[in-house]
Formats: sequence, C-alpha cells, structure tokens
Amino acid sequence: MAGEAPEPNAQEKAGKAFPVSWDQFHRDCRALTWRLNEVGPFHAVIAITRGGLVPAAIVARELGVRVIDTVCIASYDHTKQGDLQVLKGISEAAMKLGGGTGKGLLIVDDLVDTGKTGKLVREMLPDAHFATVYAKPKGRPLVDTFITEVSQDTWIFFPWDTALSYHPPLRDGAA
Ligand SMILES: O=P(O)(O)OC[C@H]1O[C@H](OP(=O)(O)OP(=O)(O)O)[C@H](O)[C@@H]1O
Ligand SMILES: O=c1[nH]c(=O)c2nc[nH]c2[nH]1
Ligand SMILES: [Mg+2]
Repeated sequence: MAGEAPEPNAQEKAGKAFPVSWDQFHRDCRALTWRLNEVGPFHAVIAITRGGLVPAAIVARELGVRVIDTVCIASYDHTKQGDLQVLKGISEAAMKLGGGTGKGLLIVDDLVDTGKTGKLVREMLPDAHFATVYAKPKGRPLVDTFITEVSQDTWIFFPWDTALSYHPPLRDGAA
C-alpha cells in the first residue's frame, strides 16, 4: 500500500554494529586455525562462497592444506535473506576425498547467523568439520569451531563490504 513503511532488513533489525578490520579478521582467522590444528588433519577445505573464501584462504595457508573447493550459496541480497540458492555444489573430487560423507573435510564460512546456510551444507557433508570465524546464537549449535560470538541483534560488517568514511564528532549527535 502507498505510504506504508518498508519492512526493515536484517541489518536494520540487528541494531548493533560490529565492524571488523582486515587486521582483526586476519587475527581471528589465525586464532581459528590454532583451534582447528587440534582437530585435523584435513584432506581439503570447502569454502562457502563468497564470505567463506577469505577465511578459507587464510586457514588453508596456516594448516598447509592445498586443496580448496567451493560450495556457492546465495541467500542474502545485501541484508535481506531470501530463499537459499545453491549455485554450485561440491566437486566430485572433493566428495571423493571426504569418502562421500565429508569425513576429513573442513567447511569454512565467515559466520553463521540464522544457521540456514550452514544447515544446508552440513546436510551435503554430514561428517565434515564446520568452522566459522563468528557465530550468532541461532546458528551456533551448527558450528563445531568458531572464535567470537556476537548477539543475534548484531550486524557484522566485514572489511570487504566496507570502506573508511567520515564520522561526525559525538557532540554533534553521532552515535
Ligand atoms: O546463517 P545464515 O542466516 O544462513 O547466514 C550466514 C550466511 O550469510 C552470509 O552469506 P550471503 O548469503 O550473504 O552470501 P555471501 O557470502 O556471498 O555474501 C554469510 O557469508 C553466511 O554464508
Ligand atoms: O555481512 C554480514 N553480516 C552479518 O551479520 C550477516 N548475517 C548474515 N549475513 C551477514 N552478512
Ligand atoms: Mg556467505
């Protein structure tokens, strides 16, 4: 109806912002690898694109894993979650390395939020180890290893989605 306010997107609903710099992200990925090093070794890393590509590269480098595959899933159009779309599945070669169930494979993503994306990939590879850098409470039970938990009403801003910009001083009304 004309004049009706548009429904708030996930970021607007979230309310709190958690901006992450490249430095912080690199440190958090290294911390994640310390934990994963206790769990491996892994035959291959499966990155959930696109957000999982950056942590997957860092984690694979630290763990000395050379085989990286992708599962390409789209759900959020910027900040609004729609139906999950699998744009590319896991390759036959990676499936073989995981014995068909994902045993010895490491799934990596930048975060779990509602857990919908993670749940779908877990169904494809039930025996794989699932690691994310950040986790929100709803998705947390799906993840085997993560580094930092943020509240469900927090929106994480990743360095590849953001740029430095002017911020007005506090006394002028900045939050
Ligand atoms: O736990 P969920 O509620 O499913 O949300 C988490 C997923 O959402 C984001 O991906 P997005 O769909 O935005 O695609 P992108 O990785 O290409 O940015 C993020 O990278 C996770 O993969
Ligand atoms: O950049 C992002 N930050 C988030 O907090 C989030 N949750 C789902 N998808 C997300 N993307
Ligand atoms: Mg993603």
